[in-house]
Amino acid sequence: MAHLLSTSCSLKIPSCRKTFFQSPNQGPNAFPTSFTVKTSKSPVRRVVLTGESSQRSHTVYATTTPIKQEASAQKRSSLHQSSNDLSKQKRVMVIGGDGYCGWATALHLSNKGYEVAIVDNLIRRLFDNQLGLDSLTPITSIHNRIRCWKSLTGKTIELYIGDICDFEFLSETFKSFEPDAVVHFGEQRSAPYSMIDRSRAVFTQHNNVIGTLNVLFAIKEYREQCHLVKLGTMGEYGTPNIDIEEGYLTITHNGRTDTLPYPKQASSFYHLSKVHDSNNIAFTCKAWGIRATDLNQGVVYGVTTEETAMHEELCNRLDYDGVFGTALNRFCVQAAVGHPLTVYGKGGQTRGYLDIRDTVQCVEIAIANPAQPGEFRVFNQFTEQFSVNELAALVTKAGEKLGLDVKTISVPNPRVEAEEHYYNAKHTKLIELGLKPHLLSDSLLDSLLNFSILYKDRVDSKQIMPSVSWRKIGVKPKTVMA
Ligand SMILES: O=c1ccn([C@@H]2O[C@H](COP(=O)(O)OP(=O)(O)O[C@H]3O[C@H](CS(=O)(=O)O)[C@@H](O)[C@H](O)[C@H]3O)[C@@H](O)[C@H]2O)c(=O)[nH]1
Repeated sequence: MAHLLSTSCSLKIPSCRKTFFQSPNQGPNAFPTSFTVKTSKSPVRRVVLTGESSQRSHTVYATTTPIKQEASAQKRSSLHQSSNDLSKQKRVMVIGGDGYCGWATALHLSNKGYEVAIVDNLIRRLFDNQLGLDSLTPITSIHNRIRCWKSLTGKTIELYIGDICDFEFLSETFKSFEPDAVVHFGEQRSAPYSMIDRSRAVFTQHNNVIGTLNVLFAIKEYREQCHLVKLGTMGEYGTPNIDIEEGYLTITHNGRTDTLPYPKQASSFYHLSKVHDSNNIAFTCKAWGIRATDLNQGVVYGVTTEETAMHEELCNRLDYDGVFGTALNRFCVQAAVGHPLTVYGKGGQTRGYLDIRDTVQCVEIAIANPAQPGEFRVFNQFTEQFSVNELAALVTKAGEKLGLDVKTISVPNPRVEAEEHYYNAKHTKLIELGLKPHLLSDSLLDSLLNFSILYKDRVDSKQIMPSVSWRKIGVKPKTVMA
């Protein structure tokens, strides 16, 4: 989005509440076999795909469909009784299951034998449409994705299209699906997006904080034992000049000792929204006995998982633009198209990173080892630390091996952040529970670069340079010039 401008044509923040979104490649009449049921409460569409696309049947559920629910409840209880395999007992709702981490996770859990439902309002696709961005990789609609998964594996992923900020919608999904665990990826996850203008800052915090609050209320009301696995961020901690612990810090002050939440110093309205979430979750664990795991995830890289590699229609998105693209993914795409690597400022910014194959593994580990009732558990979810300069050097070396001429430029930092700092974050809890990390290797860089080369004709170079300034954010709505 190199051309975000303040001009007369204002881009409105999605007023998506209670809206069912169409996927971009489907017209307004493109849900020929699905229906929206209005009950005395909100409309809920539950789409169950049951076979090859030509034979699919779409079943519509709402609170007033007890017969189907009874049948699925029976199926569930027999599963509970007949299997010692923990995964078979778990019904997992993946909120944000159409996004980068959510889609890969939904497939992985389905592959591992969990009963999966995706809840998503498809707003990530709308952001792209509004800002004129696109994934490097072509992605098909969520309906096609799920249909393809079903035809390849025989496994059903249920789909609920709607907005979790609409509590009635969320209630109906809870009552219909009855999750044992909720994985919550359904937030606006870009720091630059949250810093475009006032309306995006407000949208980000409202969407993220209220969405999570609604999930907490839904668990309390309908599924008290349900385990919340919430995607937090390493960015909640900022870059303190001491070691970062996993969620809590034991402090001795004036002769007294206590273990307290680790201090939070987030540096964007997005990262701050996660801090607010953490506080709300911690409080409800204490007050209501909710069981929750906050996965403070680092920066994710990569695109392929075992499951997304099974068919081109399962392909994940890969963002390279200045708003949603993250450091290592961006650098690989930049190298592939001959754009200099965009190191912001001095490049000493150090963060925790992980392969998307480890994201899906970590979530599964958290679900299989649930927090206790009332426990607010925090895991730092990353596998290695790198500075931006180190990443640029690694991509340069890997690119040269493929015959690419990779250059790096120092871009004036659009963010307000420390560019040289101490960074040492603990990340042992997931390893103790069995995480086997995929560390950043030459072969991963090689495959990410080759992926980028494969799709390089889809790259819009105008989207590469950063255009959102932490200092210049104002109240005037920013718009995009065509
Ligand atoms: O072209 C670029 C892009 C980024 N950076 C720098 O790389 C670092 C990481 O930036 P990023 O854009 O890769 O990641 P960030 O904005 O922090 O956010 C991403 O990573 C977070 C984890 S963490 O960074 O907070 O640990 C997640 O929460 C977010 O959802 C995800 O979008 C920053 O210091 C940034 O200034 C560059 O130097 N050049």
